[in-house]
Amino acid sequence: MIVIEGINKTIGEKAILRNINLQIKQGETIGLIGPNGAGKSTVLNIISGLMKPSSGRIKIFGKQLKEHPLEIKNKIGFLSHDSFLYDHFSPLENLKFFAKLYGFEVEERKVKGLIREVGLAYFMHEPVRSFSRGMIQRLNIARALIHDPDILLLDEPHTSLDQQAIQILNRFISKMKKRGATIIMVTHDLKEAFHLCDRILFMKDGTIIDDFPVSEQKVNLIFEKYFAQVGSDEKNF
Ligand SMILES: Nc1ncnc2c1ncn2[C@@H]1O[C@H](COP(=O)(O)OP(=O)(O)OP(=O)(O)O)[C@@H](O)[C@H]1O
Repeated sequence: MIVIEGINKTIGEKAILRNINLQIKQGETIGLIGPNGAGKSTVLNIISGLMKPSSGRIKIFGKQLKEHPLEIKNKIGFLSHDSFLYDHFSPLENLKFFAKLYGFEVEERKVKGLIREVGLAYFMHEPVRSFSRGMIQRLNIARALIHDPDILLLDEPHTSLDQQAIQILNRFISKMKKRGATIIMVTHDLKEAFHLCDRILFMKDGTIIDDFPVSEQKVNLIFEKYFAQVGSDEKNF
């Protein structure tokens, strides 16, 4: 249900993505791994519609992203490095605002429930500008999920989250998997990738160089491949 055909991305003289072809089925959880600068975040940015490819086509739910950008964007939740939150708004106001932006009227009860689930109940009405980084990350998780997206894009979601926030995030990911959402997660954390994903895509130099299902038997092989390509200085355990 996500079909990527011949995507290239060039910025200036630099080829960032080269001929990416990919089919992702509904309900799959994909781990996108590879060394720094491989083009992983760029793939997510392009699927989310935040960045346009230089050439190639993306079809989501049978529709061309280029022709139906808003309709498709409303089905996607994106947890990226950028927060997008409004400093002077409280969590409640931020989430209501984003729900509206996606074209949804969300019941206040549901918004409050989500704020509680990410552990920010006591700060429901406090402006976000007074929040710590960890609190902002928790609210960002809620922001990405407020419209019950069918597709969840996660860019290094476990990086710099505290243990409790990692548990909250993993709980949401499991819930979304159960209800058949499609998840694509960029990560350097192979343990989390094996734990959460059912398929791994390995990127290097703007191309997908490997694509395989996750299975117990293959874990060691994947570790070996990863360190052969990435080197030992980038491991994240
Ligand atoms: N807006 C931009 N302008 C110029 N170069 C860019 C831009 N965005 C990305 N790049 C370059 O494209 C390449 C791929 O970047 P990308 O962030 O997609 O890699 P990545 O695999 O996610 O890396 P990391 O693991 O370090 O986050 C990098 O060399 C990066 O410097």
